[in-house]
Formats: sequence, structure tokens, C-alpha cells
Amino acid sequence: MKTMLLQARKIRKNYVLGGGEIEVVRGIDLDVSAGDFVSIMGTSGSGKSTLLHILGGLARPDSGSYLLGAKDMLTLSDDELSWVRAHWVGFVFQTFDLLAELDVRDNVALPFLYHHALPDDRERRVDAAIDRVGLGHRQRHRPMELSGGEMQRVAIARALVIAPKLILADEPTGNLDTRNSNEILHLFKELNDTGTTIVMVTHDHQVASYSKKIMIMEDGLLSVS
Ligand SMILES: Nc1ncnc2c1ncn2[C@@H]1O[C@H](COP(=O)(O)OP(=O)(O)OP(=O)(O)O)[C@@H](O)[C@H]1O
Repeated sequence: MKTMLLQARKIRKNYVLGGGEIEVVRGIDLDVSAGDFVSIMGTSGSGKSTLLHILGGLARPDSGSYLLGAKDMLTLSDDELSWVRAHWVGFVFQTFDLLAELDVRDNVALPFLYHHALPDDRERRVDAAIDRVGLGHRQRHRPMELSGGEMQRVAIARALVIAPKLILADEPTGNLDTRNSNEILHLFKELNDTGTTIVMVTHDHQVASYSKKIMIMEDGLLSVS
């Protein structure tokens, strides 16, 4: 039997914009089991990133309920939410979001600013994450000296270094050419095959075809493809 990792019910989120209010997420239910690989597709502005931010504890919904593991996310304090992000969730974004002045190794080690680990354990985990994404030969390079595909590999290693329960990826191949996109998607698929749970936002059918399940977001509502 599959273990449920994430269970969201009746999630709603409005933004106040220029004196008015827009309903961005309008009552979403979503179940994700441990080991799932789910794509969320939909047109620009349909609320995909907003939902992903809520799932990762980067934003709070206005109402609904959301369990991640055993944590009732909507009742957590800001500090508790930070703990969940630092220990359970790995984020991968379209723009890679690496620190330009740090080399690959130091970028991958960044999550340990918020996640306690003994120095030996930290180094071992950084080594393993860099090896996992095939960048052992680029450890002392800075982001500027890497290709887009390599930069995204660094971002994935940074997400993996905490051994997250969940990887959330927002258009992870949006800035990559086809060859690099396919390499990154193969890597996601391999990670999923070895047990990593992934929720990925994309507007691209070919990208979504790597996942096990596709959901469609339309006007703030989510349905199965
Ligand atoms: N912080 C914010 N304040 C006000 N409005 C916001 C904010 N963030 C997002 N929005 C609005 O919410 C709507 C949904 O945005 P969101 O980024 O979630 O959509 P999306 O489906 O991810 O779009 P895209 O595919 O273009 O990234 C948009 O109309 C956007 O302008």
C-alpha cells in the first residue's frame, strides 16, 4: 500500500491587487503518495506557481487544510514552517537561483545554513549529491563557468543534499535547450525511480510526459488530465 505524503484539501488563495482581489487558487484538492512523480500543467497565470509555493511552505493559503507527512502545515508557526522547508523540501526553479560568487560545492552546501549536520556528515552528503548529478569534475567552478544544464544540475544537487521527502520543481527546464532539458528530465526520472517524490510545474506536454501523473490547473482549479 502506498504511503500518502501530501494531502491538500479545499486550498484557496487570493491576492490583493490594485484595490481589488483576485482568486488565484479556488479550492484545490491534491493527494501525492510517497514515490509519485506528478506534473501540474496549465496556462500562464492559472496559479501553478502559487500552488507550488503553498505546497512547499513558501506561502500560506487563506483557507483549506494541508498535511505534509505528519505535519499540519497550516497550523505551524513561521519557525516550524522554516524547519519543514529546510529538512523535508528541495526546491528547483527555472532560473536555477545559484549564488554567483560561490563555487559548485559551496552552492550545494547552502541548505546546511538552516539544517544542522556535523561537518563530516555534511561533506559526505555534498559529495554524494554532486556525484549523483554527475558534476564531480566541476566542484570548484562558479555558476558563470557552467552551462545552463550544469547549473540546473547544481540546483538539483542542492535540493538533494538534505535528502528531502519531496522535490518541488517550477518549470525546471524552462531556460534549457532540448538536449539539456532531456538530460535534466532523465535525472528527475532516475531520482523518482529510486524513491524521490517529485511535483513539477510545467506548461510543456513533452516535459510532463516524464512524470507518472499529470494534473491540469485551470482558473485556479485542479483536475486530473
Ligand atoms: N505576490 C503576488 N501578488 C499579487 N498577485 C500575484 C502574486 N503572485 C502571483 N500573482 C498573480 O496570481 C496569478 C497566478 O500566478 P502564478 O504565478 O501562480 O501563475 P502560473 O500558472 O504559475 O503562471 P506562469 O506559468 O506564467 O508562471 C497571476 O495572475 C499573478 O499575476
